[in-house]
This record gives sequence, C-alpha cells and structure tokens, in this order.
Amino acid sequence: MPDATSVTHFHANNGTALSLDVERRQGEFHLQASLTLPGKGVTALFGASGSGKTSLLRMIAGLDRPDSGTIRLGEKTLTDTRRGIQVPPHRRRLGVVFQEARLFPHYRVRGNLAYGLHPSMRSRVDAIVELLGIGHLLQRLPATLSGGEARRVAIGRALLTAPRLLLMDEPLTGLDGARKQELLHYIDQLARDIDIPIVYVSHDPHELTAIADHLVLLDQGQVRAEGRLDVLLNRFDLTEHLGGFDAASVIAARVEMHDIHYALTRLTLEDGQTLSVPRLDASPGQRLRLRIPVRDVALALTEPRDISYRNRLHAVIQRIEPLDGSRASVELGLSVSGQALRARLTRHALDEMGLDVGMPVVALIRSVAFETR
Ligand SMILES: Nc1ncnc2c1ncn2[C@@H]1O[C@H](COP(=O)(O)OP(=O)(O)OP(=O)(O)O)[C@@H](O)[C@H]1O
Repeated sequence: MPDATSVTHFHANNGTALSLDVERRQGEFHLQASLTLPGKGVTALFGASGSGKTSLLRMIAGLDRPDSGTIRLGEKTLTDTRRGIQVPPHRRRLGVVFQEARLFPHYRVRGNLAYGLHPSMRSRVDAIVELLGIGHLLQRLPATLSGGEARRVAIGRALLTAPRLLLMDEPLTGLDGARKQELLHYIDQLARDIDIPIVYVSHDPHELTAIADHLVLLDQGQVRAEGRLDVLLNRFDLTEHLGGFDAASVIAARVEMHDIHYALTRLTLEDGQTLSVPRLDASPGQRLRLRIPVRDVALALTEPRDISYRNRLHAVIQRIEPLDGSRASVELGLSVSGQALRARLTRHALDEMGLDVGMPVVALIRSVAFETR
C-alpha cells in the first residue's frame, strides 16, 4: 500500500502555468482579466462579493465562454474565441470543487471516489484517501457525511481524475469554525504534498493568509493586483481590499521547542529572534506561517520591562504612510528578520516617539494566529 508521502511523486506538473486573457459581459457586469498564474502552489482569486471570482473560475473550467479571449494551460489551448476553440469542461483535465460537495447521493464514498478515476491514479487511491483522512468513510452514503467530510470526499474525487489544475470555489463556505479550520488544514497539506497547482476562490482574508502563496485581487471585474501573497499583503494601497481593519502580515517561523511548564511553544525566525505562543501541536523543526494582525502590533523605542506583552521583535522602520481615510492614524512598514511586518499607530504616538524611517524599534505583538506550513 503506498504511503501518503508517495503522493508527492505523482503527476509532476512543473511549469504548467495557466495563462488567460479574457473578456466577458454579464448584464451590467464586465469582466476583463489578463493573467499568468504559477504552475505550482495555491493561487487565491480574491475579491469582494460580485467582483467576478466565480465568473472567472467558470470560464477556466469551461462552464462559461468568454466573449473574447484565450485560456491556456501549459501548452494546451482550452479556449480561443478567434480560432473557435472551446474544449468542453470534462476534457480540460481540471478538478473542480464547488461550494457544495455535489457528490452522487446513491453511490457510497468509495463509488464516488471511483467515478472518473484516471488509470494513472489507480495506485494512488490509498495515499489520497489517507491524505484527506476519509478512510473510515468509504462505505458511507453522502447523506450521512458532515459538511467537512463531504467536501474532503469531493476533493479526493477531483484529485483522482488526475487533473492538471485543481479549482476550488469557496470550499469552506457554510462550515462552522472548527470544521473550517480542519478542512483548511487538509487543503494546506494537500497543497504541500501534491504537485498539482490549486486555484482557490475566496473572499475571506483569514483563508487567504492561511493558504495562499500567490494572490489575484479582483475588483469590479478587473485585476486590481497580482503577485506573491506576502508582497501584496505589504502594499498599503491594497489594505482596503485585503482585510481593512483586519489587515495582517504573514511571517514564516520554525518551531524550536515546547515549554511544558508554561504550556508554550517557542518559535524562531531566520535571524534567531524568538516568539512564544500557547502550546501548538507541531514538531520541532516544522515550518509555520504566522498571521499577525496589523492592529495587534505596538512599537517601543527600547525593550520595555513592565509590560505583559511577551513577544517582542527587533525591527527597523522601512516606511511610514498615512492610513487611507484617516487623519488620526499611520501605517508603518517594518523589517523583521528580513521579512515585512506592518503596524498601525496614531499620528500622535508617531510624533511623540519621534519615529522615522531607518530607526530601530521593538515591535510588541499582542496576538498571533498560526497556520501550519
Ligand atoms: N448570468 C448572469 N447574468 C447577469 N449577471 C451575472 C450573471 N452571473 C453573474 N452575474 C453578475 O456578475 C457579477 C460577478 O459575479 P460573480 O459570481 O463572478 O462574483 P463573485 O466575486 O464570485 O461573488 P461572490 O463572492 O458573491 O460569489 C455580479 O455582479 C453578478 O451579479
């Protein structure tokens, strides 16, 4: 029986980038997008409700046709309106997972997984079942599954068709907090263990920081920005679109050790600085992604002694800009261990502390959320 790690080796997809240049009108709505998405990792299509995420996904999947344009996956042309090419959805070699699982109700989980099973994936079934944690569900009918379980089965079914790209349209919608977190964990694991790029539609900034490597920000049918997640999260002009008040930075760290006495886990950054967080279920050496809300970062000029914030990071101020729409606050871009961290202060505090670009400061961090990656 293959183990879960063997999943890593299937279906090498290196360099299979999706490129598209499409235009489509839907009533009053006009979508225009020109993009090349990376051939690996998770790309989030992100934007407010009605920005065109699902419309774009449907065109990639071949469920809708652009008024004009092209869509290519690697060397293969999926759509070319000028040449009259429109490969039908089932011949695109794409796996699609919708908001609802859409399993076949009369087939057991095993039957659902077998449906569309690609011969090249036969030897991989066990590994994918294990990766998604659905082994104990194989004899069950879809009606008896929880929402999260059903979606894991739907993801498994999509993967077993040997897709060259996996499309997910808000797969966490309607799940409660714990199940959302659980499914997010499985998807994250999947993204690391398989070599199939994922395009992930979401309007939730938390999902985005948890899972995406690359981001396409849609705004009223247009691509407002596109690039690496950490780079875009650090763009102040996009704050309004990327969480607003809930905007956050993402920082990479590694688990160093667990402190059993205080039930804490110690994490290290690249330059040796450390952070302590409530005990995590992660092994020493494991890499994590930390989500640090902008409003939870305070600054001091020196290490304060009489304050309860345990997490202090030495940083250097890289830029200071007014916060859009606020006369009272400013945004600061800091460099911490070669990574970007944002903070938000009142102008009053900025002036009183005499903060300026190039100055070293201590960033005091009130709360940190963790994503295992
Ligand atoms: N068949 C249609 N006819 C007319 N307008 C449509 C049609 N389908 C979608 N629209 C409009 O296109 C716009 C984009 O819709 P789309 O579903 O792509 O947005 P979205 O970003 O996925 O939103 P959400 O996050 O709410 O799912 C919306 O204004 C929607 O009302």
